[in-house]
Amino acid sequence: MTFQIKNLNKSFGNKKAVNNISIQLEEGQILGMLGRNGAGKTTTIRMMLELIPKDSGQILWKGKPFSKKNLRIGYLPEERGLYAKMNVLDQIIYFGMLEGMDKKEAKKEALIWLEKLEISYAAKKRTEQLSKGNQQKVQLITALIHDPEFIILDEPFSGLDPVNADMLKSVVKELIAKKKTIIFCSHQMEQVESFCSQICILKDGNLIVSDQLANVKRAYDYRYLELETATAHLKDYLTQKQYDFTQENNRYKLRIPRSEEIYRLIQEFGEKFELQGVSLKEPSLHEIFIERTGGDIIA
Ligand SMILES: Nc1ncnc2c1ncn2[C@@H]1O[C@H](COP(=O)(O)OP(=O)(O)OP(=O)(O)O)[C@@H](O)[C@H]1O
Repeated sequence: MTFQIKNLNKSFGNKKAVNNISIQLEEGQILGMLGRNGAGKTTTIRMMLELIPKDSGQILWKGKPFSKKNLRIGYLPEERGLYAKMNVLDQIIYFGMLEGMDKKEAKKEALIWLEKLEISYAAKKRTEQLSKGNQQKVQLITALIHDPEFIILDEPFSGLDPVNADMLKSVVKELIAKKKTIIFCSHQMEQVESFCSQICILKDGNLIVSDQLANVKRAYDYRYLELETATAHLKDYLTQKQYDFTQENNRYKLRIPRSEEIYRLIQEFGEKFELQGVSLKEPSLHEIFIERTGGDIIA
């Protein structure tokens, strides 16, 4: 494995923030790192970036310590860290130079990125004059300007409107196509699901899931059967038979144990009710996350 976290630990006083976690990732893969607030994601990232010392464990890249000395790392932090009074272009150049670029190269790349993210007009503005979403784009550019091999994106979509979110999605897709190795932290499950083939879930500092997304789905004990009908009786029938279901207008979503013979069920419903639509769905990452990390299922 190219990237390895081995038996990583961190406590703050009596609080075990990261408890003996091990994660592996191949070069060119994207890992979705999930967990409720306080699960230990940021602490793990901070240890990776050597911003805080680890208590014990190893973080390796190609067998060597994971460190800026051994590879180019790009980091988009959850809490933004830009200089409010500095103008946008100078700011990006400054961050590029901190990553070892010379000034001319940093300026050239900065202008390309500003154009690409449609904020060239803001190059000479003070950063504080930009909207929150546009400051987020500047922060993204500072994370990517030096063409990092390993990229950590912590809540990259927060504060972006739908148009800017789409722009960022295409940037992430480009990074994936360029075979960058990426850790993607987000509470937005649909995005994690659309980008990440591999996921890990942290809970109270423990790693409770770490696998290919497809395997995680297969290991989930339930599937979902969606039925669409204009017949009002279906609700009574499902209630009477104690099915676990939710209803939205004339659509019903049933949570069915994987062991259940699903085609027999479909036949049963089809014979009893006039169905306009039937579909069988694997659980979404959202459903798996809620079940694994605690909380009620929100269909
Ligand atoms: N510097 C610190 N001092 C004391 N406790 C800390 C410190 N940093 C983190 N913690 C605690 O460690 C635990 C893990 O926090 P962490 O920030 O890693 O969670 P997270 O998964 O990133 O959460 P979020 O999704 O809210 O960003 C929490 O209980 C937090 O309060």
